[in-house]
Amino acid sequence: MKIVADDRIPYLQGALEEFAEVNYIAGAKISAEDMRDADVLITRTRTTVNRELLQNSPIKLVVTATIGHDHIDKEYLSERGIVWKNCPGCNSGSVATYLSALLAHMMQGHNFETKGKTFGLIGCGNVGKRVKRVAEAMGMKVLVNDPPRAEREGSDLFSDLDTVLKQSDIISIHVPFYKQGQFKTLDLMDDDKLSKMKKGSWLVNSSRGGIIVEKDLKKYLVDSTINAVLDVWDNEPKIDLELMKMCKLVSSHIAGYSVDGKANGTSMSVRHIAEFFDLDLKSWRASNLPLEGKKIQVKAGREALIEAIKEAYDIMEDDEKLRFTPENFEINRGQYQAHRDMANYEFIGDQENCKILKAMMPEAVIKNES
Ligand SMILES: NC(=O)c1ccc[n+]([C@@H]2O[C@H](COP(=O)([O-])OP(=O)(O)OC[C@H]3O[C@@H](n4cnc5c(N)ncnc54)[C@H](O)[C@@H]3O)[C@@H](O)[C@H]2O)c1
Ligand SMILES: O=C(O)[C@H](O)[C@H](O)COP(=O)(O)O
Repeated sequence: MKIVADDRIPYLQGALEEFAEVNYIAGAKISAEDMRDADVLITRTRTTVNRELLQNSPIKLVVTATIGHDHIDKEYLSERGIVWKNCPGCNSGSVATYLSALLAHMMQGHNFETKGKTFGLIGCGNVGKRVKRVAEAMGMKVLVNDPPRAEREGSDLFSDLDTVLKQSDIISIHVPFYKQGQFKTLDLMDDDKLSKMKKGSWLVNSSRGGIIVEKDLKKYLVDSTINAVLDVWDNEPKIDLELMKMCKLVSSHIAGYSVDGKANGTSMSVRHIAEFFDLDLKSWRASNLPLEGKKIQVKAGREALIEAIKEAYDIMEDDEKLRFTPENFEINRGQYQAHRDMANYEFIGDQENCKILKAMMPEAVIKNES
């Protein structure tokens, strides 16, 4: 069997070599020629998987070590009978950690008191569900907009988009990138939608560039009518630097890049291949992860809670990296020094703060000292 794999999928090397010849290539450089005799492609978001890439390939399976699959032309794959798999939930803990760190930063650096505020969630799937828990634990009321779920589950638990836009103090977007169809998200946040947001509210996008109309957003950032936090951008890696400077916090599409987020993506990818070809790797897990989840002491009070979250992951480090070297957007992603998910830390100390941390990340080990 021949496998072509993106060379920036961590922990993959050595996993499949017993069963296949694996050719590791930079994602943006994987070519039709590389795919000429490949049975499997293991990809990330950086390879456009379409007719042009695969038309002369005998490929049977495409696996993306990500949740997002907008880089894959599913219609073409279906025409050819090529199976594709993604890794739902692989990095949801990572994005929840990113949002926790963001809220801690907003509380400390921007005087944003979470208690009593309204958090608008647009898209409540694998990531959104965990972010909802974080926001609620921080004392916020959460309004959820998710029309596909509302259609399936009934509208009682969900809010329409206008209500979320008008009532929220902070809005976070966690939808897939759909270019068309009933639930299209391309250009979802345009001038009309942005104009409905509360004055001085925050807009966070860690889903995909293309969901916010960047030129429209800029008009609202000039006088901080809206405060923006962007992890994803149009035209990555050549992002709009003027927009970057207007945002309150920025990063280079790394919200899902915790050690755990990446390891889960790799593990699920290997297991997809094992299932498809009936290989003895069906419970394979990435091992020898580079960092242990550390113990974090938590004292009493709001400031101590913020410090504990920052110790798990300090979002400002990623902000500075992008601001100082935006030209290295993709290089920095390739060499990312990751943290563990907050869920993998052990928090010890003040009872009240430990209760909040437990509500944010029920999987974390929490030890009260009192
Ligand atoms: N920045 C990063 O590193 C990073 C990491 C993980 C995920 N992501 C992106 O975040 C997004 C969410 O990821 P996920 O794992 O939760 O995906 P998911 O598929 O589990 O959940 C998406 C949710 O959005 C809902 N949805 C679909 N269309 C909608 C619409 N028009 N309006 C409102 N809701 C809608 C779906 O019903 C679903 O509940 C994806 O775009 C993914 O690619 C980015
Ligand atoms: O879709 C996803 O899972 C995330 O956006 C993920 O962070 C993408 O990572 P990449 O494939 O670009 O390394």
